[in-house]
Amino acid sequence: MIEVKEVSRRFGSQLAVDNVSLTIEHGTITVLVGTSGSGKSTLLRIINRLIDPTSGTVLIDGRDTAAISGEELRRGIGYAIQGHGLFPHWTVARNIATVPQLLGWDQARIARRVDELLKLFDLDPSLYAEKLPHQLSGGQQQRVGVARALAAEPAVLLMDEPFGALDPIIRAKAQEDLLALQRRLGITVVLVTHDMEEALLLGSRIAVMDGGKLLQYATPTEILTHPAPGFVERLIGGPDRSLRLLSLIKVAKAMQPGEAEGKPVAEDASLRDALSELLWAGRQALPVTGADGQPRGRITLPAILGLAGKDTHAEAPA
Ligand SMILES: Nc1ncnc2c1ncn2[C@@H]1O[C@H](COP(=O)(O)OP(=O)(O)OP(=O)(O)O)[C@@H](O)[C@H]1O
Repeated sequence: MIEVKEVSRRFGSQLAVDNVSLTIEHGTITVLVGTSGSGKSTLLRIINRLIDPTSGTVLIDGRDTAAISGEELRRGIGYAIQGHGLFPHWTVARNIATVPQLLGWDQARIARRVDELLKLFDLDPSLYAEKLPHQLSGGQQQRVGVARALAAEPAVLLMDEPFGALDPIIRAKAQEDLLALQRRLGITVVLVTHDMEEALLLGSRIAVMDGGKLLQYATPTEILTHPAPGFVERLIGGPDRSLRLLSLIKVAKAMQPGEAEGKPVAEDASLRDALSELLWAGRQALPVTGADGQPRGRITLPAILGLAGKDTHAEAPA
């Protein structure tokens, strides 16, 4: 658990982070979102003490980070940044091995870990381990950046606009991969983005910042259905609000017993995707199948519409 308590950071006369308190539960993805200059990156860097707070404290699993040397702290916390930050003249393998080398792991253990991470990120070690970063695509470099951040098996991974430099298709894949990776490893992720869509997709909880202040800290559903008045309301108040809400809810939640004609939708697809399929097919209902491809029930337009409004949605979606 990470506890940020009344943290402020001043740069000259400017208050970049203004009395922020929030608690980040273990094994969740917390997204810090806000416009440029809102203090997200500063707050993120205060967690691994790349920046010291002017006042306030950060506790990680009950330990005050001020009592730990910055270097020791950063060896235990993964950090991935936009544009990956790889060393250009080091091979992929050496880049990934950076922190384990610093920690003095023996060479055989490092080699095993590099191999394991390359495979985890879908990069065949025999093809990629000895390549230089510029010989990889942007998406591959980004994956190596995250692999490097995870090399020493940190319990916490900080990510600053990690997908900012990727084109939309690769970006969507990288976001999916992060969700799968986080579930698989059970790590705590804190991610900075200026993209509310990304925050809604990835966040277990979202911290909305503006002018250094934390305006709202809540689940994606709460942010969409009960935004804090003012900035947050304006940020998510576009015409696609109901579609964003539907994208957070799985088909399984609105499924009904029974059959329907047409191309099936998966029960773990979002209601937004199901709505799109229904509109495209010009139908009132479509069949739903499980991960095993077997029929589970059906999804209907009225059932989806019943969950698309702010007042029809009292509890957090599955
Ligand atoms: N080292 C520094 N020296 C002086 N001012 C700084 C420094 N770092 C950040 N700031 C200022 O603090 C404010 C918050 O910056 P920060 O980088 O945390 O914002 P951000 O929300 O991450 O923005 P962006 O999305 O543009 O990176 C900005 O106004 C910035 O100019």
